[in-house]
Amino acid sequence: MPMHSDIAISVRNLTKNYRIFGHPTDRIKQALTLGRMHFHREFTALQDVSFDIQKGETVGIIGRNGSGKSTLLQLICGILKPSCGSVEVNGRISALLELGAGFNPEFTGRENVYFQGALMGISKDEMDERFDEIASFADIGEFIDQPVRTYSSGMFVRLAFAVSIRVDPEILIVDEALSVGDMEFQAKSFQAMRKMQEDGLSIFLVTHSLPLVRNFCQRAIWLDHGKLIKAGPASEICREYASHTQAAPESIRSQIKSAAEMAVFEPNKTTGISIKQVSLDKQSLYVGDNLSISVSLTFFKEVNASEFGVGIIVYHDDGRLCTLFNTIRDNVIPEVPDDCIKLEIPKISFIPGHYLVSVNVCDYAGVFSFDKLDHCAAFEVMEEFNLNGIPRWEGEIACEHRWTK
Ligand SMILES: Nc1ncnc2c1ncn2[C@@H]1O[C@H](COP(=O)(O)OP(=O)(O)OP(=O)(O)O)[C@@H](O)[C@H]1O
Repeated sequence: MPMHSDIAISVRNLTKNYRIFGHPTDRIKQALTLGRMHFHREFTALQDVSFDIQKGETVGIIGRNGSGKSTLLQLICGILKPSCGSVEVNGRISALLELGAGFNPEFTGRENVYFQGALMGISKDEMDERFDEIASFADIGEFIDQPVRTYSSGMFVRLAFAVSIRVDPEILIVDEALSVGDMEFQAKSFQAMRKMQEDGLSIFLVTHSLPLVRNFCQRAIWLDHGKLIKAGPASEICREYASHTQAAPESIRSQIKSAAEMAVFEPNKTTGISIKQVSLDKQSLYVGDNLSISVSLTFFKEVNASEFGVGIIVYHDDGRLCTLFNTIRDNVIPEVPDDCIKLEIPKISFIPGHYLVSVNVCDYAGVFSFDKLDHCAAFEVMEEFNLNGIPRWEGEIACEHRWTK
């Protein structure tokens, strides 16, 4: 049946098996017996996966390591052949896959730019017109005339992304690769992708960043052990995925002690903003007490206050999200260059228990992290008992209340 014209990518019953040889010589042995004897076992990296991506849709693929995300992208791009099933693509694909795909390492950056253009059917004259813009977006200086094999992974991604968005794609496919770039480049790339989204392109991306999927994608596909677990609205799938993959209670509990002892952190200079210190005014309190959490930041570059936000995430000791606070969600602009910001929570209404605090300094869209410290502080809301020894609080929250006649 021909593909509907509204559909950009149609995947049907897609399966990919890899042959795993226990020893390198097993491959040769098998070849010598002309395949009559088998020295391999089959490994199914993708199993019976079906979905459609509409034109103009942005879809994120999530799943733990080894769940088959990259395999799926490579099948869609035609780099791998399916063992079973089919992929149909309706539109010109430009793909930024994991390092190595697309570029010839012996060619210079400049030569690779023209080579990619030619592969996409763009003439040399047209690429001449686009070249300066591509080079300036990549911003890798004189390396543009060096062979690509001499590039750092960051330089490689900068150039590969700059090209992939300037070769008139109708479908943009981005593997985890972008996370290799620095924060500034990630933000720039994200803005470029937003523009492409507005222009009606289909975007298909693999990422481990749930905020990126939640804030940027309309739909998400969750893979696990090569199977499609669920596809649907991005926020829904992210919520289910997060609750499924949350840390095991014991591992969380074991972090409480170390979190209480930890206070000052190694600076993370690469992204420009680093969390220096997280401190709580008390580690133990009762329902109804006030709590304040201070976060000190170090700036390694000049940052505009509207470009970042500070998030404080509170978890129960079994790993469940309790609540979160974020300057961006609250429309608060942190004062720069003041390096300290304080969150005050009056009359705490958390039920008794142990809590862990994570801190995240993110970009204005809440997508990328300049710095994130998971479970870096802890506190306890202590139990209270009535005159008969019955615990006062139970359930989800301990809200302020009054009994009247
Ligand atoms: N060429 C190959 N030969 C054998 N097994 C492979 C090959 N490529 C991938 N695999 C296996 O297939 C499974 C899926 O790999 P894939 O790279 O698609 O996962 P992924 O979800 O992208 O993982 P990650 O998040 O770590 O990048 C993994 O178990 C991997 O070891």
